[in-house]
Amino acid sequence: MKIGLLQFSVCRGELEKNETIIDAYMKEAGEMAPDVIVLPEMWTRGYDLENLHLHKDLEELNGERTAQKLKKWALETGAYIVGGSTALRKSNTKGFTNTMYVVNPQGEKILTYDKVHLFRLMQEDRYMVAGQEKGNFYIKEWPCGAIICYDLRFPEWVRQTILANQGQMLFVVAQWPQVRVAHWRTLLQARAIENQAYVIACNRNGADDDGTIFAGHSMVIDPWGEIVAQKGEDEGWLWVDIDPNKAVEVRKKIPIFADRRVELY
Ligand SMILES: O=C(O)CCC(=O)C(=O)O
Repeated sequence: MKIGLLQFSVCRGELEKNETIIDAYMKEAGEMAPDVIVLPEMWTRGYDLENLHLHKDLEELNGERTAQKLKKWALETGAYIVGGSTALRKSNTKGFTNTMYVVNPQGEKILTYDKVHLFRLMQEDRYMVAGQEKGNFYIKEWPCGAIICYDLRFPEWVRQTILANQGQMLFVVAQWPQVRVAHWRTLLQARAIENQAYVIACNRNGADDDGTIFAGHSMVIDPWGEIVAQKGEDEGWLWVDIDPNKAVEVRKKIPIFADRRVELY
């Protein structure tokens, strides 16, 4: 399975500029015949949270514009798109959610996942409401899970996500800062080892208007915990070819799911 992770410097508040950047990268991606493409967290307007309420464009607010863009990119590339995330307001929620859509190669939405753990350090809890549901879906016949950035620090949540469909791939989309890049790498490897799943993690790079530098270092880790591909701090694609069945092999070798003592915890 060929996977492309797009690492780029999201421009705060500049939806059209971010869409144009991705449009250009998608043209390159089409030539790679990808199976899956992954975008970073909040790629639409970055962490422009204090201005969310100013946007009057209903299409954008209810996520329709993002869904249409993802559909266009899916049709152009023939790939599943794990669509990073965007801030949106659904008619049945009180405030904005940090929401990931996954679309299939036909551009149909196969997952809507709202970030469950809001990151206080960036005041997400002040501007957004938290999700309640796990992020499970399938890519072809392979079971997958998805989480967003800070969710990575909650192993209980990731375990529940993996248990829900015996997920063999966990997608993580993020805006993870450079100052905690060691946590990023360590937590990603830990989640891969303890869940015996591929971890496919796409982070943004570059600096935000408030001076925060983001880590980049998008990476793919196999179910044994080995980093099989890793980007540095530069912008662009990270391409990797994986066999999701490796998760099944590792689970046979050390059967942690069969050996869990659920009666004790
Ligand atoms: O947990 C962290 O260190 C970073 C989390 C974060 O930046 C986020 O959830 O947006």
